[in-house]
Amino acid sequence: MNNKQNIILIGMPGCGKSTLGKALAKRLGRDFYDADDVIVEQEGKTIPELFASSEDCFRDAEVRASQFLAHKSGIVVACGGGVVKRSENMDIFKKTGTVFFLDRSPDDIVSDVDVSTRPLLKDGKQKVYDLYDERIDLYRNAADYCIPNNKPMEAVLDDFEKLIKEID
Ligand SMILES: Nc1ncnc2c1ncn2[C@@H]1O[C@H](COP(=O)(O)OP(=O)(O)O)[C@@H](O)[C@H]1O
Ligand SMILES: O=C(O)C1=C[C@@H](OP(=O)(O)O)[C@@H](O)[C@H](O)C1
Ligand SMILES: [Mg+2]
Repeated sequence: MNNKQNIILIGMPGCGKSTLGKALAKRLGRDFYDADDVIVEQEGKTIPELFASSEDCFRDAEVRASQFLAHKSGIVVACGGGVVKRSENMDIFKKTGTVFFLDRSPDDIVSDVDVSTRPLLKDGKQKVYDLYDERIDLYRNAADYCIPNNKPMEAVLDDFEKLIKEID
């Protein structure tokens, strides 16, 4: 894969985008950005504060962060889980990046994610299953490639790195 092309990770909250994205960037010697951190920095507000205004307010900020990130080159980006809810985000990222769907089962997600600290999951574990059903088609349709996250992280990173090296 062209090393200027950005690597964009999408998937459910708790699927491992931030953790695996950071580790992948390290392996590839690329810069890593967590889109949620960029939003907090650009807006000067926390994610719960933005959601407290409205989800739309957070989603507007997410579009601004997507635009900022897509102007960079050769980076790895962990998106927020809901980035696919606005199709313009995917159009923005695809101009300079390849989109990878990190597919982790809702059962694995609920087994180790602290739902109380994530605004959208604050109502409990059932929300993970509801979101998965709501979004699975959006993730599959937005993705250029799917990476199953169903084994130890180092093994998933090996698969990811191999795929990156294989594709043009
Ligand atoms: N393959 C895996 N094996 C074990 N734990 C994992 C795996 N993938 C993700 N996790 C864990 O799941 C949690 C959520 O990951 P995180 O990177 O915060 O997800 P996201 O950014 O997609 O919301 C973290 O504690 C992470 O270590
Ligand atoms: O799924 C979502 O709509 C969201 C996921 C979060 O990111 P993670 O996927 O990193 O948890 C964060 O962007 C925000 O709370 C909204
Ligand atoms: Mg994250």
